[in-house]
Amino acid sequence: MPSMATGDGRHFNANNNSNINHPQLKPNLVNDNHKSDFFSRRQKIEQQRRSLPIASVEKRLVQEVRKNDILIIVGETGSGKTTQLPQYLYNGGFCRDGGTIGITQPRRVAAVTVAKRVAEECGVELGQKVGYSIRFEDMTSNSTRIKYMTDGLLLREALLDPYLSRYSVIVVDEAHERTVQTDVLLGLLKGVQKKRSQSYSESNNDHVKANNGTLMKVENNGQAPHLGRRLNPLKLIIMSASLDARGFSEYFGGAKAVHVQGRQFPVDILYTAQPETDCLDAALVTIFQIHLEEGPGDILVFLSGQEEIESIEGLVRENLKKLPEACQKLLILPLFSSLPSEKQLKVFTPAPVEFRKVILATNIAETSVTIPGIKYVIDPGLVKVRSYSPDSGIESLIVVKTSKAQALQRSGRAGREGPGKCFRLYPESRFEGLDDSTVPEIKRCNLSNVILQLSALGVDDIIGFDFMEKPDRMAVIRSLELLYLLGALTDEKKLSDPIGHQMARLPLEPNDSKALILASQFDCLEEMLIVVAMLSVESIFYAPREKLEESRTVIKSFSSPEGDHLTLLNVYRASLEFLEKNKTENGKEKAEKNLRKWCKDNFINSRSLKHARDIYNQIRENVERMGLKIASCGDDTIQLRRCLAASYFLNAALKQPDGTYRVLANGQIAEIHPTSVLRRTKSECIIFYNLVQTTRNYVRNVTRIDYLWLAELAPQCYALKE
Ligand SMILES: Nc1ncnc2c1ncn2[C@@H]1O[C@H](COP(=O)(O)OP(=O)(O)OP(=O)(O)O)[C@@H](O)[C@H]1O
Repeated sequence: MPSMATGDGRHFNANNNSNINHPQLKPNLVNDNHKSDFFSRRQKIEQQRRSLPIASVEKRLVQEVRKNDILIIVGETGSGKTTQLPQYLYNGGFCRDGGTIGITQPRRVAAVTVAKRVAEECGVELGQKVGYSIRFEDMTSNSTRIKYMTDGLLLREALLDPYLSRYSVIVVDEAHERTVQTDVLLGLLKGVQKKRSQSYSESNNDHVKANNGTLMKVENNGQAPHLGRRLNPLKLIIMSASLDARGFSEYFGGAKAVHVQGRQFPVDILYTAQPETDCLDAALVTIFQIHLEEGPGDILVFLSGQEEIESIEGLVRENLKKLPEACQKLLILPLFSSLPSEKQLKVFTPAPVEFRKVILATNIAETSVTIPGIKYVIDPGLVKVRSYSPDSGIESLIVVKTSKAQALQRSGRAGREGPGKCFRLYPESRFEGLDDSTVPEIKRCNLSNVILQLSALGVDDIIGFDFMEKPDRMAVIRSLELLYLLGALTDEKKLSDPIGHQMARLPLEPNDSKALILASQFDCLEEMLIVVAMLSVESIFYAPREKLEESRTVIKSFSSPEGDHLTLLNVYRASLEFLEKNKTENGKEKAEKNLRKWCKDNFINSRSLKHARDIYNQIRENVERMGLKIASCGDDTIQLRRCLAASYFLNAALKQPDGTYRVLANGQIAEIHPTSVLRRTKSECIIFYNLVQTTRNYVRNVTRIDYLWLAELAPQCYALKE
């Protein structure tokens, strides 16, 4: 077996397909001249489409969809499922009666980029025949017939149109990911399909009667009320490269599964000879190893979160400076979910001539996406996932090993435009021991949001809902309890009016939704919108290792003695003040640029801050539409802290004699996270936003409260002892 030595002696062993001959890829040098050469680009795209493995089975796939109401399609990564199948179905007449083909994706970035690609392949403007719809962004029109969207968005559509009458076909793509949204969607679609088939056969009967001369039916049996046309049965397609086809087939009553054979380009898989103790360091070394020793082609590195990405970004930059100038042409681009969309999309544009792109991504780049230019994938084999303990009622983020399915998806991001290489930063023996597929999210998360959504869809019996895999009973009970305590559910487990309905309308976690609703009563909604927006993004502050002391002093200038929520509010307000003042003096564009500099000087992550501003605007629109009163409490911080206590009361903790905190709701012991402004002040009673488990339990985003408020504001949960 060939092995490849790195500068520091690291060895990668290639697996069996290592003897494939790799033609060297030219760097991706698409420049504006090429772009403007419309015809040659179209020709190239046509040629690419024809050479995809799925192209040879187009007719068969269309026939299978015609014959089967539910079809499971499994095909290698890059074989053309996501981009081609919807086009085949469109050409096969599945939109002829005005219906739309809807394709769901677990992630926003995939929905957007795939829709762009398919619009280009079809030679149409995005938003016309081909479009996408994601939370807060709708790029569709009445003429859209191929619509990419997130699974969460389709769930929200089902709230308004329980028949999903606009769709003739729904494709659930990347079903192997088994996100909570996908699992809820699968159960829901099963029901929708049944309702549509029933209503179709009833309306057929009515038509027969009418043809026989009996009375014509005038009710809208089988018709979409708003479309005024008869609904055909819904076609459902479940798709992935790494799917447990048997499990899905059983769930759908023995649905047919078809396998699309073949992949477009080979991907060479390389493993390390020994386990790595420091994954970040191993990734760093591998980036430079590829950059210095391998041929042209961009690099995609999978990391577990924003913090890891930012820390490795700094290290790459530092090390790059030590190289001869000719070797410094490396363009480093981060990609994570809380990055603003335009920044995310930057990774999809080609690097400047002679540069090599290094994309540092979380698992949002793991499925569906094609990032042009990627030839090398570095996979440390780790992923950050949600984990929920029904006993303690605490949800945390933990880093775990990926499954085989995820490793396969990651390597599949290379080999899409030419042969590729995937460097797995662990030995082959570890790969063999990985789980085949990821534990479905529904088995390991807090279910209160799912329950809220299902209740809004009229499903009150969550345990009885037709899930592919039932969630843990205890987790359901805990989540029901939480919703009940938040006042979202009635004693009969129905959505309460108005709180429950209002909470279901907000695209946020139940605690955050409740905080906004209560804030309108506490006359501090203006502030709470900012706080919720700031809490929705990762790491507002960043403290580079070499400037730790300086950054601490600067960050202190924003800190509030009351805690982190108010500190975040101070940062947001200070940045707005700076921006507004600058706008009047310098104009909008310059002001934004100056703000970035201001952020840098103040050790604030400008990306996160910008994202928080976007979220603020989006949720503000939501609460305005709901008619909530938006008032400001000004500097009356007590009002805001009382409102926080009234909303996050289950996250209240009391100081212990040893300086740790005991979470009142479950007795869990935790420490205040070192990044908190309350780390040293040690208040008697606090509320926190989240609890993270590393080597210890840490509470993050903490605010000081008066414990007497708990009994006053959350009497459903707390009472004062005599
Ligand atoms: N934005 C793009 N730019 C360039 N080529 C693209 C783009 N999107 C898709 N392609 C080409 O089309 C091929 C098929 O992509 P598609 O997403 O349809 O595959 P898939 O079978 O759905 O893969 P996966 O299971 O990984 O999602 C890619 O391998 C690539 O060659």
